[in-house]
Amino acid sequence: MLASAAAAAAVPPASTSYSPVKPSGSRGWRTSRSRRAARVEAGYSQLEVRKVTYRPPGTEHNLLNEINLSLREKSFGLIFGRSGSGKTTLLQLLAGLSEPTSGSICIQKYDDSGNLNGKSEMLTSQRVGIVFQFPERYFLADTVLEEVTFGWPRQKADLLFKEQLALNIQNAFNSVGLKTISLDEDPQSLSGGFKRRLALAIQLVQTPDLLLLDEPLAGLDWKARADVVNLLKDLKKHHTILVVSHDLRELYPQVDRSWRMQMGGSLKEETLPV
Ligand SMILES: Nc1ncnc2c1ncn2[C@@H]1O[C@H](COP(=O)(O)OP(=O)(O)OP(=O)(O)O)[C@@H](O)[C@H]1O
Repeated sequence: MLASAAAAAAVPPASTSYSPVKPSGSRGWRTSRSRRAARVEAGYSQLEVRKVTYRPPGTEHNLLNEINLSLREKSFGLIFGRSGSGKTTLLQLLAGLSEPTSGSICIQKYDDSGNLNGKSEMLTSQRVGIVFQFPERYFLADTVLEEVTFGWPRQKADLLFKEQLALNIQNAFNSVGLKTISLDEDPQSLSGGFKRRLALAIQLVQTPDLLLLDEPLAGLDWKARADVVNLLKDLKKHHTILVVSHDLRELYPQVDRSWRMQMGGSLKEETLPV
C-alpha cells in the first residue's frame, strides 16, 4: 500500500481510534491568537532557553549550568562538545522529558523590528518532536503504519479527526520522502537511511514546532548519511531543528547557529571548528 494513497484508508478503526493531534490552541509557534490573525501578523518566533540549570533529583552536582540559547523559527541549530558534557541531557529538558531545576524554556514572538511581541509562552512537550540516537533500535511494530501510530492515546474519534490524522501521515511521509513505501512493510526491512526517515516521520505526524535530533547520522554508511543530510536541508525550510552531533563537517552547510557544550555543563555559542 502506498503511503499517499493509503493513509486515509489505513486510519485505525473507530474502536481503536487515536489521538495524536495536539489541542489546536497550543499548536505551532503561534501565540494564543487565532490562526487567521497569526497568518497576517508579521514578525517571527524563537525558542528561548533562559538560564536553565539542571541537577538530577537526589544528586549533588549540576549537569547543566545557566544554559542560554535562542533559535529562530525555521532555522538549524547544532550543539557539539565532548562526550558526557550534557548535550543529550539538554535535549531531554527541551523535549519535556525532565524538568529544569531552575530557568525557563519558552517561545517568544518578535515583530519585524525585533521588538518583543507579547508574552513568552512555555514550550510544552506536545510542541516538540525528539528523535533519539539509533531510533530504529526502538521500532516495535510489524508494519510501518503500526510503527507510526504506536503509542498514541486511544480514544473515540470522529471522522474529521481521522481525516486529519490521515492527512498528517501523508504530509509527514511526503516531507521525509517516504511517499512510495508501503505502510504494510516491516520497518526492520527498510534500509538504514529509510529507517531514519521513518523515525523522523513518526515525529512529524504529530506536527511539532521544534524537532530535536540526537546524533542523526550515527551508525549510517556514507550514502545514508548523505541522504539524511539532504533530508535535513529540506526539513529546515519548514521546521525549527536543533541537533546534537559529533558530525560537524557533514552538517556544517545547514547550520545557522552552533554552540559548544563544555565539560561542567555550560553552553557557549561558537562557530563550528571545521
Ligand atoms: N539522571 C542522572 N543522574 C546522574 N548523572 C546523570 C544523569 N543523566 C545523565 N547523567 C550524567 O550526565 C553526564 C552527561 O550526559 P549526557 O548523555 O547528557 O552527555 P552527552 O554530552 O550527550 O554525551 P554523548 O556525546 O556521549 O552522548 C554524563 O556523565 C551522564 O552519565
